Amino acid sequence: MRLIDVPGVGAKLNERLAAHYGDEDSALEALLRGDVAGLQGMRGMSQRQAVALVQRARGAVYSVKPTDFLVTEEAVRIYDSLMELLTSQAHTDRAREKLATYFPSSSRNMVDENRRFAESAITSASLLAGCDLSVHLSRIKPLRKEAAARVRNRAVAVDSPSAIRALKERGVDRAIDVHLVESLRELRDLAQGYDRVTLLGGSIDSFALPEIEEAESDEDWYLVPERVLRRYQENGPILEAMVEAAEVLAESKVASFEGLDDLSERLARLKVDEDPELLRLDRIIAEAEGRVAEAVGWGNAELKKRMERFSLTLAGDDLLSALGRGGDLRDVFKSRMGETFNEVLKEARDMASTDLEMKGAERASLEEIIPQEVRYPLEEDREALIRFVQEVRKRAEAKRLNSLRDLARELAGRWSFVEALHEELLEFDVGYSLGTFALERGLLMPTFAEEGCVGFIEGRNLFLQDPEPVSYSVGPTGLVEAEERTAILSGVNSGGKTTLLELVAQVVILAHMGFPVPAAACRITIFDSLYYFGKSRGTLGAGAFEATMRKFSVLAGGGRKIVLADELEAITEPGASAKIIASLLDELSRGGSVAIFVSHLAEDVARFSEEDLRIDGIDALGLDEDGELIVDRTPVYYRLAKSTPELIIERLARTSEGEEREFYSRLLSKFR
Ligand SMILES: Nc1ncnc2c1ncn2[C@@H]1O[C@H](COP(=O)(O)OP(=O)(O)OP(=O)(O)O)[C@@H](O)[C@H]1O
Repeated sequence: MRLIDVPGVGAKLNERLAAHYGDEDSALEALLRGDVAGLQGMRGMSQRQAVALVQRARGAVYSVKPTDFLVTEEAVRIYDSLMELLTSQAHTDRAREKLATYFPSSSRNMVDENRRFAESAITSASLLAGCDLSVHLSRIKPLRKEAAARVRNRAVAVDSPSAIRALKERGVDRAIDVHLVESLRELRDLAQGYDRVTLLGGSIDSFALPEIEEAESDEDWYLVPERVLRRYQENGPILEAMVEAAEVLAESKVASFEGLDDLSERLARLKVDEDPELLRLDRIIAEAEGRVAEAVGWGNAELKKRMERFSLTLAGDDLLSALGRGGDLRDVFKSRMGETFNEVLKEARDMASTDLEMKGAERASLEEIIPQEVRYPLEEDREALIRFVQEVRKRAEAKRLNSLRDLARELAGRWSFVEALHEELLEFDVGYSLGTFALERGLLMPTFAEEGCVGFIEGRNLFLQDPEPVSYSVGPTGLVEAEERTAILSGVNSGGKTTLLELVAQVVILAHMGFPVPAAACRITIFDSLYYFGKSRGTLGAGAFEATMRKFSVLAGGGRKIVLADELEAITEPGASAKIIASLLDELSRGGSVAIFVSHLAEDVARFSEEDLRIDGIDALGLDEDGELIVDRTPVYYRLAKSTPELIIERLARTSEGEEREFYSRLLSKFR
């Protein structure tokens, strides 16, 4: 098959698709793989169009059209509602988009292929039952592309135009300033504008410039490690969810991922700010000024306290040397109080350094910041403090850059693994979402029969919250003895006839998609098409009647059909309706199709019918204590069930009083 063979792909779309995917073969492969997300990347391609295109391509492989099987609008409506239900429970956009590309068909091969997918999905989901995989998968969003943020305090200098071109081609200049420098002077000028400049190329000797570092590598992880890491940081929550999901899969032995441990360990290290040494340096930078001021304040208070208790006895010698030429009484005081100052200064420095967890050389710097002088009040040396903080900041930055580079070097080559893992997990969720849906709703794979039939035990209408299970069968399913292929379903009002008919449609549609059905057991034939005719409201005028009859004419064609019709009698007056229904059923029966018609005219229809027609009924068993109908929603075979208006009248009689009650009672006696 070629791309152009996909129905709806004309020369123009063929060309656009080939351009989008590189060539025609890749485009066709993408369609068959169900790449709805990729298709939406094309201008003017909506999700709906993308899904339809994928469906047409898939169908073409099996020579079916996606619109072939569901003939009537109401059949399509039931399919749409089923898909909404299924996709609303998918964990990821990928699963939502891809599940939407499945459609019912009459192709046994297509059904079988889908069944293999669904069966393995259910197996995986049951192996994973009880894990919180769904929570992790729900957090896996599309990976975000590199953000625009750039590094501003560093720059890269290169010594040749060709090197700068190469860096620009790689997009390095989008993440950091890149400059061309041709002399030591230019390099020195450049260094003034940045905290650090990395020099690439060996033609300039930067030895004399401490702010310049010669590049050890020209790769991104070295020049701008932030660029490598940002991808990981930006996608942090997604990557975490991916690792957690992959770990659950690996633990349950559903899948294994080589290199996963490595990735998760490195992702943990992405939080570089949690490096204790860096945290310590950052705290010194942020708090040094305050802590030093506190220590000095404490020192002054302490000195004051001690001085108040201090008394000084001067010896005659001291007095003589103070009063002598060049003598100074302050020196005498200094020497006598030196020890007290020493003690207080030491304690003040210890206080600051302990608070800030300072080490070796940092402690030594405090001697400059809180100088060893006998002077009151004590004062810190502001310049020394600023120098110290700058020096610590430089150290912190160098350390941060080194650890960024270490990590970036390790992660640089891992992005393709991340992308592959992301893709694998999203693809896994397509089946997993289907599998969990099937398990949660107790769905089961139907078995296939050759002769036209559909039947199930304990079927549950998926559109109801808490449905009562219902069993029903038409045709030779082997589930019950009644094997007629056409049946009229009669029964009490609100007995559940429409709900059952809709359930049959759900079973037929899901089975023809190769998906499991809501029943405890199910046997069905592969039909060519499904017709669903909903209940029409009120008697139709001549024009509308004509249009409706035209709709039924589609039933005349060949092929094995399954036809579900709800109270067709409303289309015209009862006598004529019964004749029309009878002949439609006869027509279908002769053509080997299967039909279930809900009707209150069962007796008349049977009278006009020439074929083997069965009448089944949903019976009302009476009224409960609250006057509500008690109904057995599973039809009884070969039973004409009346609509039992007498039960409604009985309820009215029970719930009314006085004259009204007497009126209902008189009416009721006519039925007894
Ligand atoms: N199997 C079921 N489990 C739970 N509720 C059901 C079931 N079948 C029908 N019901 C509920 O009973 C009500 C009547 O159902 P439904 O419309 O299918 O009856 P009906 O026989 O088609 O009625 P009518 O003859 O008036 O058209 C609905 O509210 C429906 O949700």
